[in-house]
Amino acid sequence: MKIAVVGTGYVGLVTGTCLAETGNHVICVDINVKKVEAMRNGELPIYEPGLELLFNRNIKQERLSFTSNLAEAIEEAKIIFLALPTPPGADGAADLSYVLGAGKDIALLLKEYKVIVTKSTVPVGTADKLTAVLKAHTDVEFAVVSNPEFLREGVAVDDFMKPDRVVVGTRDERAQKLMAELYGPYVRQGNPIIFMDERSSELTKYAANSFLATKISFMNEIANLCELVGADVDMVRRGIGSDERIGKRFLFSGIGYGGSCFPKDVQALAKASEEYNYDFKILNAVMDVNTIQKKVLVEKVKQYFKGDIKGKKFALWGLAFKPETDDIREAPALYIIDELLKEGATVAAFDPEGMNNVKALIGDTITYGSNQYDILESADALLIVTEWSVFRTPDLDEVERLLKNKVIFDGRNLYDLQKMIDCGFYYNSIGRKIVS
Ligand SMILES: NC(=O)c1ccc[n+]([C@@H]2O[C@H](COP(=O)([O-])OP(=O)(O)OC[C@H]3O[C@@H](n4cnc5c(N)ncnc54)[C@H](O)[C@@H]3O)[C@@H](O)[C@H]2O)c1
Ligand SMILES: O=c1ccn([C@@H]2O[C@H](COP(=O)(O)OP(=O)(O)O[C@H]3O[C@H](CO)[C@@H](O)[C@H](O)[C@H]3O)[C@@H](O)[C@H]2O)c(=O)[nH]1
Repeated sequence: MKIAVVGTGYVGLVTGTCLAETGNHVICVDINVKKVEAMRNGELPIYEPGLELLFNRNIKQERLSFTSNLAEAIEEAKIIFLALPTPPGADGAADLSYVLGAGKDIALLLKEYKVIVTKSTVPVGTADKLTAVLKAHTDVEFAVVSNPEFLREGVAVDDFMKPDRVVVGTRDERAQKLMAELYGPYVRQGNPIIFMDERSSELTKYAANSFLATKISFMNEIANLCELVGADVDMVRRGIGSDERIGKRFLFSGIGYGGSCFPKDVQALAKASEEYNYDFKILNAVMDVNTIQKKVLVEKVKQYFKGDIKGKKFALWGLAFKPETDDIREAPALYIIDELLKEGATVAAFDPEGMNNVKALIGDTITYGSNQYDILESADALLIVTEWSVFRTPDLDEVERLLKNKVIFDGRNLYDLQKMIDCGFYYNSIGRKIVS
């Protein structure tokens, strides 16, 4: 099938590449001309495990191409995916200007029936708004479909190729048939396409992200309580996670959720609820807990150094908001760096993929290592911020040799407490007892 994908961020690139992989012909369009030029030369603009191979293979086999010309991209496409940003506006509600603006541009170019699909995360009622914008600018028939994307960065290819489910919101029968044909190769028994109306589909996406964020904030509160009552959050997690009704996943306490989705989507759902005069109390608590949790590690540091960290040097392992990505959007590391610098401390950081993005954002306000060890030299403490696998099994003798003090603050609970006792480190993690 011929497909157009509008927007080549994470979602557009994964969608376009994975749809090409099953034999579709995909043209991706982006307004960023430089990015289009680079992609035409085989440069993948994001770090995502497994994507580069598929990206290059499909370009080579002429199933995947790039343009900055919308007319060229959609001319022969039966389905047009919108994978455009929906950032928070000044009031926290999702900014729909990219999606609705593209709707108008597409309407002006329509010559025959096409299916226009929102892959972007958009609030309830957006399909209706998009339909109205299109109708105002064309008499040609079309269908607007809501098809939220549930991929996680770092495992995005697997999530797209083998989804838990595909949600398709449309009451247009022609569009339902086309979407069923398109997603046929990706869905399996037990992992179905779930057809529903547009509004339910739009809400499903926000409900999924908000529920997961709620699980995380809940576990972060349990962790804080563990510290007060002398319990171990890892034990509690294992104890409750074995109950199938609760499930083992997304119960890891840490330094708050980040990334390009949870913070913005939880806020947008709370805001959208307000517009319907509904006070979504749980979501407000989830956000409050997350704001506090992002500061937990720095609070622990300040407490250890008796409130005075001016002139101290801190080494950070991890900058990306999670492992296996170079994405630093709403990364807890940025909040931690900001707090440490504000207190007059200096920061040296290492991240396997995220350093260039941080450099572009905050430049040389911190220093960057060429490996995880060189930043430890004469640092007053090590802070573990992102759980990259290279940080899981460090050479502790080397850590001890380089650090000024044998002090580790771990925001991701990577190490066994007994091991840290045996090695003689002061080790302060989340929701567990402090060892020294
Ligand atoms: N990043 C994720 O993991 C993820 C997962 C699921 C859903 N989502 C949702 O998908 C949407 C896109 O997210 P993203 O992270 O891929 O965005 P992004 O910001 O990384 O990329 C958006 C791209 O769209 C391009 N663009 C902007 N206006 C354009 C226009 N008029 N025409 C063509 N291209 C245009 C930009 O140049 C950019 O390349 C958001 O609504 C997001 O909430 C994101
Ligand atoms: O037990 C956990 C799991 C995650 N996190 C944090 O939660 C954030 C988000 O993690 P994750 O969900 O793995 O990353 P994303 O790539 O942002 O994916 C989420 O956001 C996407 C965009 O909407 C959705 O498509 C995905 O389904 C949804 O998982 C990160 O800061 C993680 O560190 C925790 O603190 N504890």
